[in-house]
Amino acid sequence: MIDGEDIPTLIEWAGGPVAITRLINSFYDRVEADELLSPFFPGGVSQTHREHVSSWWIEVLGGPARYTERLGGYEAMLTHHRGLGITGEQRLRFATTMSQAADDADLPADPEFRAAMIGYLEWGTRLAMANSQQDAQPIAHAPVPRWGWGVAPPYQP
Ligand code: HEM
Repeated sequence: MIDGEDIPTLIEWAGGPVAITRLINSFYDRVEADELLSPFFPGGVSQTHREHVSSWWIEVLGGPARYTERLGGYEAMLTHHRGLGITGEQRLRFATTMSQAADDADLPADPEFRAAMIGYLEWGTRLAMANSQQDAQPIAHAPVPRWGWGVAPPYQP
């Protein structure tokens, strides 16, 4: 729960870390078969990559800060995106593929949860795209974001 309030965190609502791991695996299974995204991962998406990105998402959605504490935090994530030259078309495919993967992985389909998740996805993919350009001058240091429900937490009469 979020401190002092009767509102679950996004990770609690999603079904915990195991649900996010399922989401990320479903996502990268699709990425491996995608003509716009698979070239980023020659030879397939490794187990290590899947685990690292799962840790990132678990932290962002309100779970343990494993990516910050053990995997290099924001700075490591930034390094991995530098120079990738992500195009607008690839960004959009990444975002829509993640939305499809949320269905594959049976994540909660209520409008509030999906809006919060897609909000983070839209923010994160736009930053990743900007930071991946050759002339990018990204913010060098920042915390791993902690995302919330935004304007529409679950409706609890
Ligand atoms: C919400 C958006 C995104 C998040 C949360 C995210 C997260 C991450 C993280 C945490 C890593 C580092 C993994 C590690 O520590 O080993 C990573 C690497 C990577 N990301 Fe993203 N990413 C996002 C968007 C994108 C997009 C839009 C693309 C391409 C279309 C992309 C392509 C990659 C690639 C190719 C790597 C691996 C680079 C390498 O190993 O050298 N990411 N991502």
